[in-house]
Amino acid sequence: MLHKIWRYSHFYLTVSSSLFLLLAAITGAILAFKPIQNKLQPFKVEQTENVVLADLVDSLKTKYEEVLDLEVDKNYFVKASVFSMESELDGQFYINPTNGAKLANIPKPNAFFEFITDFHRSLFLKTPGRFFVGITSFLLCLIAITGLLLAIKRQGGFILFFSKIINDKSIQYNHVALGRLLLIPIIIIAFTGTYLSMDRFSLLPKNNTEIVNENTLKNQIPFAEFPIFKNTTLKDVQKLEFPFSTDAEDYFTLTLHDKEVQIHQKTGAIVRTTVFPFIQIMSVLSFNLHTGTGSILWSLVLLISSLAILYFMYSGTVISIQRLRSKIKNKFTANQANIVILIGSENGSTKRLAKTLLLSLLKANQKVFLDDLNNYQNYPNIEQLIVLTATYGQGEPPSNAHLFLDKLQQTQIDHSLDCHVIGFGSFSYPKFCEFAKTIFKQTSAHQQINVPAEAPLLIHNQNYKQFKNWATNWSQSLGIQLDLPTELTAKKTKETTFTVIDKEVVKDNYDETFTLTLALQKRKRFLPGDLLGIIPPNESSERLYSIGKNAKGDLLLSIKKHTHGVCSNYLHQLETGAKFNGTIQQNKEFHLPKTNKTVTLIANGTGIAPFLGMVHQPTKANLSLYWGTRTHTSFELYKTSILKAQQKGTLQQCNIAFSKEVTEYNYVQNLLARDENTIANNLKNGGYFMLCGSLNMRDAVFIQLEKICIKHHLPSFETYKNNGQILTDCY
Ligand SMILES: Cc1cc2nc3c(=O)[nH]c(=O)nc-3n(C[C@H](O)[C@H](O)[C@H](O)COP(=O)(O)O)c2cc1C
Repeated sequence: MLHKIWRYSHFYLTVSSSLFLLLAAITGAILAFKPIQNKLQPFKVEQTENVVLADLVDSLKTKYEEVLDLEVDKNYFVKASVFSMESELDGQFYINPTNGAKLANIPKPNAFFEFITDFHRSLFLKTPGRFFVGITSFLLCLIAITGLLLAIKRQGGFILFFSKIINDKSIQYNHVALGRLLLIPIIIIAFTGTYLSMDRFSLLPKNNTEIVNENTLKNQIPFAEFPIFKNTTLKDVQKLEFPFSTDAEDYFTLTLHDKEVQIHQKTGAIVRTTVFPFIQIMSVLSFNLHTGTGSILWSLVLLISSLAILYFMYSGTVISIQRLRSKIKNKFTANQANIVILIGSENGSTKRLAKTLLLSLLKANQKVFLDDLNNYQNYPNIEQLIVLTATYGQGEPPSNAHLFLDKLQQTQIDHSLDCHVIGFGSFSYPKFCEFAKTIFKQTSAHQQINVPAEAPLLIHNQNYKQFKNWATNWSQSLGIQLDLPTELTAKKTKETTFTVIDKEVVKDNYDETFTLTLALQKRKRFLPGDLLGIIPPNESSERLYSIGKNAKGDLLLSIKKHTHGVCSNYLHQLETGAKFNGTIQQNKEFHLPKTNKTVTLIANGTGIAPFLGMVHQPTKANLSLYWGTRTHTSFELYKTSILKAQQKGTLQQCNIAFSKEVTEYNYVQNLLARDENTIANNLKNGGYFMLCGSLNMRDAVFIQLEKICIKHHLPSFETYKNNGQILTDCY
């Protein structure tokens, strides 16, 4: 509940302040350059801050006819206002504090920065503008605090707040990771901005403390001998005003950072001290922190933070749009529905899949109802319950699903129903799809609920292909004709025309496998590991193939002909010169890592396709290939490419397991076991493992790698999955 309040507050606060925040962040970023420009004066003075005030007063008095005041700015540049008969030495100018000599005239304020400062402070709207800016600063404080609370919740608690954020390549990752990094500077910007506005509107109580001193010093002494001047260095001085006349009642006024002192001009005695309240000292500090005055380093932090605020506004908008897009619209009520789909989703991607299923079922004239797991209730006409849920935190439910398990126990079910649980998660997390597993366990134990005997389907990275396969099988088992869309990407990738320039076919006792070398009509960049989407004629569903590249850089597909496979048969009948349309889809998560460590490529069957390209890519990595196939004959198709890569030296090692050759029958996982020492070293030294091929092969390889970790006393295999060393594209 609290989580929802923070989320809505975070959202509405940002929306309500967005325009001012945008302007403030842009102008703030520009103004961050002001301290840098200020520091770049055309003169250089060293160790100014340690000059004793008495020495400077002495030099000024001897050098100029009359001195009005001296001021020390935030960069310890010293300005003096003097009278002199020489026009060059009259007026206010920068001086060398070590000898009082004129250094430079005071440059005119930079008109551009003055203009931007004015806009940043008041949007040119004078007092009302300052008020809006003040409110915006305050809202930014609240946005930062609610953001912090959300990030704590996302990480699974305060203690885990500082633990590694898993990079799932989502915009949320950038939002949270950058937010955690820049939270403190942003809070400082927001707090100091608010403080300065309150100060400007005199909302802060200021009570000076005045101390009137007994005049203990009686003898007249030269200025340079005044104890207070001798004991003060320029680092503490803001301003020293000299007496206007020689009248004893006319004092020196010395402004320090924390107090103002009046000094008798004959005796040097302190006549009156006015101590500034803490609130006024804070105002100076707020000004310096908010503007970066005096520190180039801090002004750079302010620049980065202002740019980050702009990025947060962008990423926050994208995240909100993703969530809003996933709002549910039902046609049938909970009471009417025969099929109920319940979802556990935090960021909307599971909801999006559920909505796709809902629409297809509605199209197939099914009475279906979609809702959050939290709203679980008694459904009088239910026959099929479909649970689609993500997992968060440390294996916990998403926020729209945490009530489900309790409600399941408390709700009476009056007739039996079938239930299918599908988990969505990521291998990056130690507790992969844990919440889906928990639901599966609890529903299996329920008397009225029938669950399939096999383990629930657990899907990594929202793999649509797997989900679609499941939905197709499930609907077919119920006699429902389901027409699910071919792909779910929001952006429609443009179609490209491909021409077959070479075709090779190999047939053994088991399979017919073939490769197609393709030329693209338009030049389009692609990398091995990207996907080629093809919709066969008279079909609506798209098939995705992993893209490889041959040694010449042409696009290469490796396909197994399935007896009833519509797409594989369509591609199989294409001869050299034939053309077809398809889309190239980036698959960044399965590109060859840019590394100088080892990369172990593991595949079975046609899963070798992306690796056929990778072994020819220029790389500093040390590549070795493990490939599982049935017979020597099937190797013929890839032999030339692999041998060429070995000759070039881009592929260091090639290990092949033939599963149907009688004498040497083997599987890839056994080859890994054979090379366990190398594999263990590669894991330990941060090497990557890329897997492409069947899910069965992936599971067997995972088990083998897990065994190697245990045997070689390495951290658990999960650790390597979590830190991104294991990349998969399996189906
Ligand atoms: C902060 C955070 C924690 C996560 N924790 C887990 C986890 O423990 N186990 C898991 O399998 N996936 C975990 N995931 C991955 C999500 O479950 C996965 O990305 C899912 O597809 C998100 O679905 P949704 O967009 O519908 O919320 C986590 C993701 C995030 C951002």
